[in-house]
Amino acid sequence: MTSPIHVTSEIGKLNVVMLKRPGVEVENFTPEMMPRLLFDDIPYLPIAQKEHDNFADTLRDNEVEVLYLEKLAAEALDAGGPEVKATFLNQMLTESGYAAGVLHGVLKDYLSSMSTQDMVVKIMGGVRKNELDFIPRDLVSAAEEQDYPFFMDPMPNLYFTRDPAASIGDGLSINHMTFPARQRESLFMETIIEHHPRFANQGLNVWRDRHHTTRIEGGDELVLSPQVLAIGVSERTSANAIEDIAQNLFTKGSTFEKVIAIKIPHNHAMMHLDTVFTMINHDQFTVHPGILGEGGYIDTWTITQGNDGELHLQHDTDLKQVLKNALNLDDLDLIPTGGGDPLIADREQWNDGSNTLAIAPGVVVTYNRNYVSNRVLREHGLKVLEVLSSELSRGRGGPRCMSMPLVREDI
Ligand SMILES: NC(=O)NCCC[C@H](N)C(=O)O
Repeated sequence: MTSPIHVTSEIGKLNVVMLKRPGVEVENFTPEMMPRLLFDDIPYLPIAQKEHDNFADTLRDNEVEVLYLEKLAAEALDAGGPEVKATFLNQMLTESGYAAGVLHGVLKDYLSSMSTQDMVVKIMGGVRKNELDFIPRDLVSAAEEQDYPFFMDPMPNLYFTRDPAASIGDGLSINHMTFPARQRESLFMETIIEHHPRFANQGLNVWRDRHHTTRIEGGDELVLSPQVLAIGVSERTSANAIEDIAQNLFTKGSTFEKVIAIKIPHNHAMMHLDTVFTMINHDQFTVHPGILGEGGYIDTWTITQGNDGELHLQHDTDLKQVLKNALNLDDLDLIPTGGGDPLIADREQWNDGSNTLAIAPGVVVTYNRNYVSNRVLREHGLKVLEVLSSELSRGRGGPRCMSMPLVREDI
């Protein structure tokens, strides 16, 4: 039987993927909360859902099995039984700021009274104060949070299933994410891996779990080949987390021998490596020109296992050469977002013009709004499947961000 997670490249034919259909969480907040929740606007939910269904249909039309996070999470909790559900709820409440106390009990009673699926959807969507017939009398609630509408914040970024966990070989990393707005998300993935019948007890390797203080997110983790990973040193992924996962991959029986750490600007528009760089064919990549300095300069460190058990680092500044060496290629095609025009590149990168999802070598799913980048991809011989993007793009992520590949064919 094939492993329920098997990803040895960014481009092998995609067989199984996990998505999250946007739900009430993407509109259940105020403009004031947007920066903290990592959104630039509030999507119009019915259209966002239509667009997401269009994305899922495009994948299904190309023989991809689509699984949904919200469904897997509920199935995992039901399969685990009442104790697992209670432990999950305690952990979720603890991570939402209610480790103990009256509100812990009130919220636990409220959420436990629902069916498992409704409970999962409610936790994802957020719990507003006016839903409960309860007025907290503690000082924090009275003096500091009186006007705040939520007991539990919504998790609007869940439709970016790429980030809380990342499939790597026959295993995954379950990530400790950078900002509080996203940190609870990976608890769903941990629960699925531990208790869902499709994933539990299948010998999956958790190369790095979520119980860390150093930060890593799936948008920075790219599987270039069965031996080579690229990981962004970014706003969201720290160098020490990269060293940690590299050490685990090298010593715990993975096929990976090289991790290329690529340093990208630390800002909101380019929060992950996959917002500026993706692999789309054996020898083709998208790259946002904004990450390259004069003469194409960019800092990379190729990490390997040294003889002394320490990690060995090779510093370079020529991305093309580094990739050619690591992937044993004579040449490769770095395709600039927006065709390289600085204004168009910045505009289309902002709406995830570099964030392509390869579903087979040379076949990519992209947002339709990035029409210049899409035309350039076609000019370079790619097959481009465009999906609707007006509302989904308001969350600052594209097709790669919105998908967690679980199984790809080897290439
Ligand atoms: N892999 C990705 O680049 N994901 C996009 C995440 C966007 C989300 N609003 C965030 O800031 O985390």
